[in-house]
Amino acid sequence: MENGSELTTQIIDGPTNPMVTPLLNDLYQFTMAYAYWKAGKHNERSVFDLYFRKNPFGGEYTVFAGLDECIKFLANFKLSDEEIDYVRESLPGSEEAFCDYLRGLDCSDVEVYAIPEGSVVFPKVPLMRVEGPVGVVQLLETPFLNLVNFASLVATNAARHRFVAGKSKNLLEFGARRAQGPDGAISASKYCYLGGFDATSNVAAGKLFGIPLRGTHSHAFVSSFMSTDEIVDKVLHSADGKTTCEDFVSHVQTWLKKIQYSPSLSGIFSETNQSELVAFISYALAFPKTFLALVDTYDVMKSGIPNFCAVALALNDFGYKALGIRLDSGDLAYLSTEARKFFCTVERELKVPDFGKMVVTASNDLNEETIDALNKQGHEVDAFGIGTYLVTCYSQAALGCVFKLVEINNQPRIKLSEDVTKVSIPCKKRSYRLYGKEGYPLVDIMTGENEPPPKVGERLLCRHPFNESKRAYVVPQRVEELLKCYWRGSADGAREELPSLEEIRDRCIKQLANMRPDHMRRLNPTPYKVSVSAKLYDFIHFLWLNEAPVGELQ
Ligand SMILES: Nc1ncnc2c1ncn2[C@@H]1O[C@H](COP(=O)(O)OP(=O)(O)OP(=O)(O)O)[C@@H](O)[C@H]1O
Ligand SMILES: O=P(O)(O)OC[C@H]1O[C@H](OP(=O)(O)OP(=O)(O)O)[C@H](O)[C@@H]1O
Ligand SMILES: O=C(O)c1cccnc1
Ligand SMILES: [Mg+2]
Repeated sequence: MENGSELTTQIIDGPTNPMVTPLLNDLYQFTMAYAYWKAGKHNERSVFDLYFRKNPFGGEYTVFAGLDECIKFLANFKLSDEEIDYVRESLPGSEEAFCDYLRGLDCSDVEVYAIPEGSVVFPKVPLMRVEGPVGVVQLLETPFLNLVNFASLVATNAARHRFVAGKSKNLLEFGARRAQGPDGAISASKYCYLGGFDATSNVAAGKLFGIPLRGTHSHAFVSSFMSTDEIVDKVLHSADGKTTCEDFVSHVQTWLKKIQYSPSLSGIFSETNQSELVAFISYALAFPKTFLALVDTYDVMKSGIPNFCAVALALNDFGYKALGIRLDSGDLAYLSTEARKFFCTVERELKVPDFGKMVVTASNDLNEETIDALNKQGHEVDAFGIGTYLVTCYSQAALGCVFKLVEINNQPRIKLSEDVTKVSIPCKKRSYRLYGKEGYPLVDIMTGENEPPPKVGERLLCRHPFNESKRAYVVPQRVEELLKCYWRGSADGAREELPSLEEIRDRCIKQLANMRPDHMRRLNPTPYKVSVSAKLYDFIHFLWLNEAPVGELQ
């Protein structure tokens, strides 16, 4: 623990956000660190569990995220002289020698076992087990909780939006403008991708994490144009470079007339908004290969859609396939269906193959409920752009992960509470996921560290940690140990490599797909079972009785 010279062989980048330093902490972690040190306790070996108590959003599952940032933080944990001076000032009366202690502090004597990031996880089961000298591990509580709480909450929110939208839809995260500050935006983009989104509009997140970037344009672009005179360069070169259209504007206008007078479309619209048409043409000239238009600035069916089709058909003549439209207001079920009908009519009537397959993107205050409502009504949306409700986790503000001491100096510790759900599960533990005959996870079980692991095919009693009458025998068909070593400090031995965001996302998608459907449904989902071994059950209750004072009735 004196210095971290051994650590220099393990080079791990620091956390994404440079504000994540040992001072991103609650003052009480430093006051406790000082008091541990003063009591000569700071090097006592402690074990803390990081876990949450209730699944968010009224659901029965959570996606674990943020581990990679925790390990990056840990690997680079060091207080600078300036930071130490500030801590000293903040702890009036503290002794100078404490500063020497802080100066030598790193995580070379800390061990972290964790469930792999991107896993589906459940209440009470430790997501991370952090072991090390109590002085330093205490200083990890707040930063770890900060790094895991929002990450897991927003990843779960993303997974829930994916679940309701269905696998085939494109999900785009559009939240940067509405997120809770810069870190809220970057973290939301990262963890929504992890939770199963396809892309983000957040350019910084694209660059930092390699998340695919996607986007359309806004109403400002459409309403900024007023007349065709604004298009100075009307030339469009064909996709194969062999032909040139000298006046693309006229070409589009010819197509607009053709659509207007085509037998099946003639009644739908008359004059479209010409400034909108100019905006679409300008966008098409800028991006002929990926033309996409926001069609709801003036009137979707009477203007936006016909204008878009005219530009798309004109592009088609020169070998370009338009991508589609975005709808950002109105009844998205109705408008997407009408837009689809219009595209299919154009395909049929004007004999343009695949025109009916135009991508319809919808946005505007979307969330799980509105997507569910759209599904029930029937719609033709292919992609959802979701901002506010997704990134702010509008329907639940925090996950409520906690970090609790479960053992010190090999002595198990328990935190009691009037509220049984808040009683902590003592001991340094192992946890396992047991799979049933159909391949689904059946139950997670925690055991004491030295208990023999559950065996495939061997009947095992799984007990509810606090409710005596709730217990079940399980014969696992597969046993997966959940906690894996991600950090050993300078101790010898193998540890897990930090996977890429893409690998974490794959894990998340696969695990969600392998959950029994009744745990996943939105309405009244079945709780997944979380249990302890018979031995751990007995021990918890022994310790509970031991620590709880006996009342006296007067
Ligand atoms: N078919 C639908 N079923 C349920 N909800 C819908 C449907 N279509 C749209 N919504 C949702 O209804 C809300 C409509 O928002 P709002 O009342 O602000 O109207 P708007 O269409 O945005 O109007 P404006 O033209 O003023 O922008 C949005 O949250 C949107 O996602
Ligand atoms: O609706 P969200 O889920 O938050 O998604 C992002 C929103 O941001 C954009 O416009 P903005 O909301 O800034 O302007 P608008 O409401 O006038 O469309 C976009 O048009 C979406 O509506
Ligand atoms: O690209 C878009 O369409 C977009 C991006 C952010 C917010 N709203 C829309
Ligand atoms: Mg909006």
